[in-house]
Amino acid sequence: MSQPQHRHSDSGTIPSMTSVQHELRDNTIIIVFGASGDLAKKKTFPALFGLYRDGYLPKDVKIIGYARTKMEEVDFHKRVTQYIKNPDEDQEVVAKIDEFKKISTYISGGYEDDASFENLESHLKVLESGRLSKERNRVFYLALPPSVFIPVAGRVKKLNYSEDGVNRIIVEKPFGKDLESSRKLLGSLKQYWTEDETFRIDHYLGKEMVKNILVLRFANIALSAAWDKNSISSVQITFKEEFGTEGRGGYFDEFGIIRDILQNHLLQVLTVLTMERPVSFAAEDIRDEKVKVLRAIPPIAKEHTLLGQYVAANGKPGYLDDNTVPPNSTCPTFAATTLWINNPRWEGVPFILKAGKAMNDAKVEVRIQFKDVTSGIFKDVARNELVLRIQPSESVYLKLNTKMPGLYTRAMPTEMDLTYKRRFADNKIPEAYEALILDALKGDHSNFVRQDELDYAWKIFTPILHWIEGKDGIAPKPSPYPYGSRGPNIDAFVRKYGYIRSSEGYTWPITTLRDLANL
Ligand SMILES: NC(=O)C1=CN([C@@H]2O[C@H](COP(=O)(O)OP(=O)(O)OC[C@H]3O[C@@H](n4cnc5c(N)ncnc54)[C@H](OP(=O)(O)O)[C@@H]3O)[C@@H](O)[C@H]2O)C=CC1
Ligand SMILES: O=C1O[C@H](COP(=O)(O)O)[C@@H](O)[C@H](O)[C@H]1O
Repeated sequence: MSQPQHRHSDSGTIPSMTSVQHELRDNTIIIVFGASGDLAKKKTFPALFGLYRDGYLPKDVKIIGYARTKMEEVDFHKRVTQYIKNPDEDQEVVAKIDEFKKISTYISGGYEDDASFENLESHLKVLESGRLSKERNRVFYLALPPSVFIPVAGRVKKLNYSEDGVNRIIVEKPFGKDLESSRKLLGSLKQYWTEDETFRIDHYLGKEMVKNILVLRFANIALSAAWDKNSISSVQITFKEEFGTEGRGGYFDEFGIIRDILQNHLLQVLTVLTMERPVSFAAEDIRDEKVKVLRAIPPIAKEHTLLGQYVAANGKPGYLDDNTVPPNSTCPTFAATTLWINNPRWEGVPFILKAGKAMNDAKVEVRIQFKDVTSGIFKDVARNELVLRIQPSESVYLKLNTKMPGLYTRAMPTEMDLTYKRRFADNKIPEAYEALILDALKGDHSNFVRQDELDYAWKIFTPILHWIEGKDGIAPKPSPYPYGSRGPNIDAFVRKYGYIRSSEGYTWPITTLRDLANL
């Protein structure tokens, strides 16, 4: 079987990023636990295929899917290749999918009995027996619910750990439900796996535009100079999904929108946006700076939090209409919360994190609103705003005032627009999971979450989570908002923190396909 040409992908432009890690280039098996699940099917396997197709997986790599479900290999292959984008694009892609199936095998087994892991070990040995080198590298990817993290992590260490190579374990959020449970979970994981071997995924750190933040900030003196309380009035980080929790209501109700999105994805974006310049792009330098900024954020106060829960509208069901959700659940499906960073750079600047399911739109963006210009020569001139559109249709645009062309001097709002699909039409934007799996193979922790980062993240959110769950008294009732709306009274909420919504006289740039269709 032909293998793609292998690429060892140091970018060349940011040398310190990959200088000290051990990149797995060959003799490697990737084992995906929970291979029958949603994440494996939608993200992990399509990403593994993308890397395989483009020649980024180690030479002679083998992939094992593992789960309890009994499945024929042919069904497993069908399942894990169904989300590959454009599978029939051309003959080359069709052939690559065939090759990918040949290197991927499936094993069914339990998560809590040694015999299953012994069986896995025998399979690993068979796959490794054909290798000329004695080196045996193993990457264990846990696409599993947290309830089985520890039984699996412990058994893998006991029964499948390679003594003749590198071992790595990749784990997915949620890492606990609050500070105490997170410490317990991570403490147990630490018994078996060192920090160096552990890769905690927050897939937002793999998104192209999130990775772009450090470059935008630190490679542009014009932006660096304005990146503080002297120029910035407020920052909003927004996540919106157009669909509700349909089908995941049981899982979601236990966690809620704050644990699902704010405490991890949005907080990670915030730290990258606000940290000081790291000494280098090495993982520990970056993560040290992230930790410093997290330590400067006091716990969120309930007075600065708005909670919502969607109700039936526009022919769509409400959250409570899902029969996997408890009938009187007060679980928030929308939350907006404001926090502050107590350090000299950011003192007094409100950071508003907002996330909601079943909203009017699907988008994730950062909106940095600058202060007013000194009054005197202009009347009612709009504020500058820098927008980083993380998805969909990645773009960066800066709303700025310009002279309206003509014989009179009048300022009008317009923008400098870097829409990726226009500017980088020929560049493929990697999927977050492709970027992160490749980083894990390279041993680069820069875009993974360190244990102390998590600890500080939970310290910020734990008091508000306990209040929401009624641990301090009666659980607050979230405000209802119609399915497909902008959330409950959100404009009034952001106005409290000084945000001025510019609408009149401003034409929004075309960043999405929907915008294009509306032209
Ligand atoms: N789905 C997504 O988009 C995202 C998921 N994640 C995280 O990734 C992990 C996996 O997610 P996802 O694939 O959606 O989860 P699933 O609920 O689909 O679970 C994955 C697999 O684990 C096994 N499993 C499920 N429940 C249990 C249980 N109670 N005890 C033992 N095994 C169980 C099942 O396999 P079998 O029964 O065949 O063994 C299932 O196919 C989770 O931690 C999730 O929070 C993170 C980001 C996004
Ligand atoms: O972690 C999660 O993320 C997804 C959203 O991911 P995205 O890459 O599509 O933005 C969210 O739907 C899910 O509820 C959450 O668990």
